[in-house]
Amino acid sequence: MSLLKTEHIGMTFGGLKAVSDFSIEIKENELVGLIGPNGAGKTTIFNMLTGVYAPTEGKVYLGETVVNGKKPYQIVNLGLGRTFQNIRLFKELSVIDNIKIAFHKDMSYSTISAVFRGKKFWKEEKEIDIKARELLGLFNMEEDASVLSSNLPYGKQRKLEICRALATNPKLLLLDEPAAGMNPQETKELMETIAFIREKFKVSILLIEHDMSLVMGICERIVVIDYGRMIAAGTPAEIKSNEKVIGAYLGQ
Ligand SMILES: Nc1ncnc2c1ncn2[C@@H]1O[C@H](COP(=O)(O)OP(=O)(O)OP(=O)(O)O)[C@@H](O)[C@H]1O
Repeated sequence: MSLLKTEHIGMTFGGLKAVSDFSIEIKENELVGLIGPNGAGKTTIFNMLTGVYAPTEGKVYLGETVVNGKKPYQIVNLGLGRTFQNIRLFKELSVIDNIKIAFHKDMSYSTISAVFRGKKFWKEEKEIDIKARELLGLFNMEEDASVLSSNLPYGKQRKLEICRALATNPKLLLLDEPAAGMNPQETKELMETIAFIREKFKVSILLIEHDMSLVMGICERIVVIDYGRMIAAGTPAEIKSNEKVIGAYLGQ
């Protein structure tokens, strides 16, 4: 069964058709790239999958559930995690608190227990702290736990964002331009991190990326869009030699 399926989804903003007739299926533990020139509609697709926009056409399924019209937090609870093109950490919070916030969706203590700091509150808070530190440890960031997230170097901020998305326990992770602004060394480390995440957490990953060395290097399947429409899908080797793709990137 597929984790994610879209059937002919489309998005119109006023008179502008940003995405048309987009259908894709992602299965368990797949790593898929979504590429296309600037303004092709990639982020709009992510926004439709994650509930930021309700598609104006078509259906989005997570497993067997149609998620059109659901709110982003409901979609997170159904197993879809996401990072953003421009980093969206809680900059005024420490690294560990950024992760703990994501774990809080699974908390069962009541508001009363939180206000009066009851036993259940402390027990669950302690458990979250342990889980958050374990997660940071997997990414070799345990020593950064108390650092203010805005003081982290850029590559680590991106890593922390991925870490926070993983804390929501996703089955499918959407990464929007994870290598944006990274130097070649950071990009290389990111590729290793993505491969590690897939192996360790058994998640599927759909990523938008302009860095072709990353996309071609780690994705097993690539989907290409141009002017809001899918123009090609296939393996990296097929995509590299596809004339429509070459034309779209060279503006022909
Ligand atoms: N909220 C919005 N209102 C109006 N138009 C929008 C909105 N969001 C996106 N668009 C338009 O939809 C089109 C697709 O934009 P989108 O951001 O999805 O492209 P993209 O492929 O992610 O681009 P990039 O690679 O530059 O990030 C563009 O023409 C953009 O201007």
